[in-house]
Amino acid sequence: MLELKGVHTYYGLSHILFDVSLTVERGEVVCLLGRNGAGKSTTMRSIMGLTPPKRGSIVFKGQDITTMKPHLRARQGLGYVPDDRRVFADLTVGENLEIVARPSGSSETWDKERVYRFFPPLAAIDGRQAGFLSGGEQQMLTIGRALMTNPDFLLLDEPTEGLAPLVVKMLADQIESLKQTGLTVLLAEQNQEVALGLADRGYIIDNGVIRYSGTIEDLRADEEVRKRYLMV
Ligand SMILES: Nc1ncnc2c1ncn2[C@@H]1O[C@H](COP(=O)(O)OP(=O)(O)OP(=O)(O)O)[C@@H](O)[C@H]1O
Repeated sequence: MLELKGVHTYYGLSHILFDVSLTVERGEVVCLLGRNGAGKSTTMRSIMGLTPPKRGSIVFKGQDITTMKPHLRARQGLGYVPDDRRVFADLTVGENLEIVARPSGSSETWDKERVYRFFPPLAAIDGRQAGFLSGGEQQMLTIGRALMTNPDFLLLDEPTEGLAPLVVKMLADQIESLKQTGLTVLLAEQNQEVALGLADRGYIIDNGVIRYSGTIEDLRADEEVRKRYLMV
């Protein structure tokens, strides 16, 4: 469903991603693991077109999207949850969701009510200004907002970072149930437990280079690799 081939990405003159290649099949949850600053967010931004690659190609559902504008990628079905959890602080929770709503006739589509059924804590704070939410509430809201665009592929950038263990568990359960609905997910994580618990396959990125690719079982068994690239 998604294929990156030989992607090189820069911030100005800084060369950040080196020859990154990865694939995600339809229906899979694939995790991208790596330490702080390894290049996870830059990979996500490259896929979404916010920091497009200088070299290499990105193909999504058979279409070359390497140079496509971000909003057009969203229209193709790519949903993006950035790691900064930026919500519209002056708008209410409900308004944050409504502002991205796209009309659609199907009962399968995400609307505000479905997001509230999916994340019940949000329903209780529909009228609250989003600038006053806890970290966990903000994360639910940013995921809910991405779902409102009815993606078939979700880029999730470190959704559990800095959240309390109970909230992390709840989010992991909800990501698992998104997988059950058939959504394909690329999950960037530093939290190995969460990523290994959810994903079918994984990649490890280090200093902008993909160092490892394999099944979750292989990754769990390979303590040497995890020590070398993931432990701080
Ligand atoms: N806007 C920017 N301009 C210049 N360099 C940047 C910029 N954003 C990130 N970098 C650098 O790019 C490298 C990769 O950062 P990136 O955010 O992709 O890592 P990450 O794996 O997502 O880590 P984190 O968990 O910290 O988000 C780092 O060395 C970082 O300092």
